[in-house]
Amino acid sequence: MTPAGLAACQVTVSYGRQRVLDRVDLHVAPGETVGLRGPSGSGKSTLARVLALLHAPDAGHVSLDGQPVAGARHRLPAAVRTRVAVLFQSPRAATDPRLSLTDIIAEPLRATGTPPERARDRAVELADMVGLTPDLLTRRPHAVSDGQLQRACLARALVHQPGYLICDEATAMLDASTQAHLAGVVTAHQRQHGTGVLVITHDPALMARWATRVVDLPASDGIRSATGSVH
Ligand SMILES: Nc1ncnc2c1ncn2[C@@H]1O[C@H](COP(=O)(O)OP(=O)(O)OP(=O)(O)O)[C@@H](O)[C@H]1O
Repeated sequence: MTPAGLAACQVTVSYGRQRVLDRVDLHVAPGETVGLRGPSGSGKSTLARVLALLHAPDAGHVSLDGQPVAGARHRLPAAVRTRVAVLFQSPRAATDPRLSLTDIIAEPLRATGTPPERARDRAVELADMVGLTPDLLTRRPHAVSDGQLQRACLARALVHQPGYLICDEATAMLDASTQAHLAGVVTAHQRQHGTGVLVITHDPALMARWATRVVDLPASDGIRSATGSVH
């Protein structure tokens, strides 16, 4: 039986002839913070995308709350896709430059049919929680700093109170105080909602502070077919 939590079960992913993940197992229990580390190119971001239901694996599957998930995000019911949120390294690549910060934060609510006024109110509430001042909320991405935009992306990631949050090098380009603040927001959310968190980082200090358990992803050497399970 698959345990509760978010799990990769024997996940295999190839890009063309390059096998990046080979029968990888990884489990994040509700409320725990798992660190994922490995050399550059070992497939951490690929595994993050698989667990975030953005990329369907070639073999194996993702299990969510004890149930296997079939298919990738856009084909899944909202109740399933909103259980897992992801925060990437580059907020600029992850946001629409035409939208205000309020609209960026409210985007997932609008996508699931929340009335605009309620979505806006909730966006303002979350903006406050991540430390964005009201004057920033009408600005578009070009008029805010990377740190401010990443705060908006974190607010957006938490908007549906996800059961699981994946942070893929999410604080890598931020200064130490912004990094600590965002980690604090995630930890508070986690305490309140029992969120399971997967942290991917090359920063050993951040890993030591944040993760309660660390999983190593072995180097992928392209077209090999060695066992890639991690425990
Ligand atoms: N969309 C794609 N198409 C083809 N190859 C890809 C794609 N995405 C990733 N790769 C390749 O897959 C391998 C693993 O990439 P991935 O980004 O998952 O590794 P990573 O461990 O997160 O690396 P890093 O620590 O440098 O961010 C790399 O060799 C990369 O070039």
